[in-house]
Amino acid sequence: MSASYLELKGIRKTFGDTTVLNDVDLSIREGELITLLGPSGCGKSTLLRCIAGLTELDEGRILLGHTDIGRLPPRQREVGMVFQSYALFPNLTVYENIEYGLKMRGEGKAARKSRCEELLALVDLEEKRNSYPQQLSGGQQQRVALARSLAVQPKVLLLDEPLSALDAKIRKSLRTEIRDIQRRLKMTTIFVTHDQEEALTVSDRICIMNHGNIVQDGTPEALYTKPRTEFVARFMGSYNVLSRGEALRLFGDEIGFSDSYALRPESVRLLPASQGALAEGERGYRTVEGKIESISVLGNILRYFVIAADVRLTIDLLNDGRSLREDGSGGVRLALDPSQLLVLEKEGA
Ligand SMILES: Nc1ncnc2c1ncn2[C@@H]1O[C@H](COP(=O)(O)OP(=O)(O)OP(=O)(O)O)[C@@H](O)[C@H]1O
Repeated sequence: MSASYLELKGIRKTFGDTTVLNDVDLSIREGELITLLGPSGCGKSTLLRCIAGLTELDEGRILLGHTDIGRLPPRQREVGMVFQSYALFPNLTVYENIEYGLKMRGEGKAARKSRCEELLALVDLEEKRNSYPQQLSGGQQQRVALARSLAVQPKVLLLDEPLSALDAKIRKSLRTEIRDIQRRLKMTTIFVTHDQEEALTVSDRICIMNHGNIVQDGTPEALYTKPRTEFVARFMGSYNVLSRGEALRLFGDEIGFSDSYALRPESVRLLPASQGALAEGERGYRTVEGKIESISVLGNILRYFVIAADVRLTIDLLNDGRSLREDGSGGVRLALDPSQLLVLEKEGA
């Protein structure tokens, strides 16, 4: 594993009386794509703006390679940024928008041309080179913004909710495209989003932020399977968060001593209410009677909302045509595997 390339140390920022970044530390390896994921107002954009030099730090250091860039003017930081609003120059063509930064830097015409051609090909917009931004779709405009920020060969790319203004279908294809480009260029990248599915799809590593702090970071797999706190479990999607009393009612008294537990929606099995003994290999499971309240079809997933032992649970099953359907009575049995019950720490512990 390579040493960290971009390192944030003790970053603090307050606006008036409000602490927006509270002692943030973060190390990013060269070529890594990390996402900052968190609710609105938790400080994601402010952190990016501090790295780009658009917002001044109160305290802390930002090391890029071995250089502290934390107090340099934005232009000298070698950091590229793409915003949610495409922020293109409306009176310049696609080509001229991409060329802009190179011109500012005083690059010669031939060098500008070859770099622009390379980038137009990279974002697949060669045929739109002479169009103006208002003649492009949102997705195309964001690809121009990406090419423009890459033109000057930044060492770090910062993407601030780059897909938020786009509709769902374009979002999905463009996030894959951005990830492919980032991998191809081995570009160290920080991607801000409040969409957990987006974060799970594009990241090498996800940092969950809350109230100006990174509360947990890890690979998408690790964060999804091992949320440390209730906040992270809730943020990672449809996790069931159980109080101690609820966990006791479902799993019995061998659950340890935490106040809070989590159960993944896909870790519960549903059986017909009439089914008697569990099959071989299912020993160790506990069964509890429940009632289906409703079912949502999420494409290849069936999401059941079930009440069992006075606990409301979300349960996901693969929609493979063999899943349990409602028989009219709503009665069902839940097979619960105690090894799937996760212990959560107290917030801030
Ligand atoms: N220039 C500013 N002056 C005063 N307060 C600000 C300024 N910029 C941000 N804030 C405040 O700092 C907090 C964090 O804002 P920030 O934009 O970093 O959050 P965010 O996590 O990116 O949220 P969102 O997902 O809504 O963009 C908010 O409470 C915001 O109102």
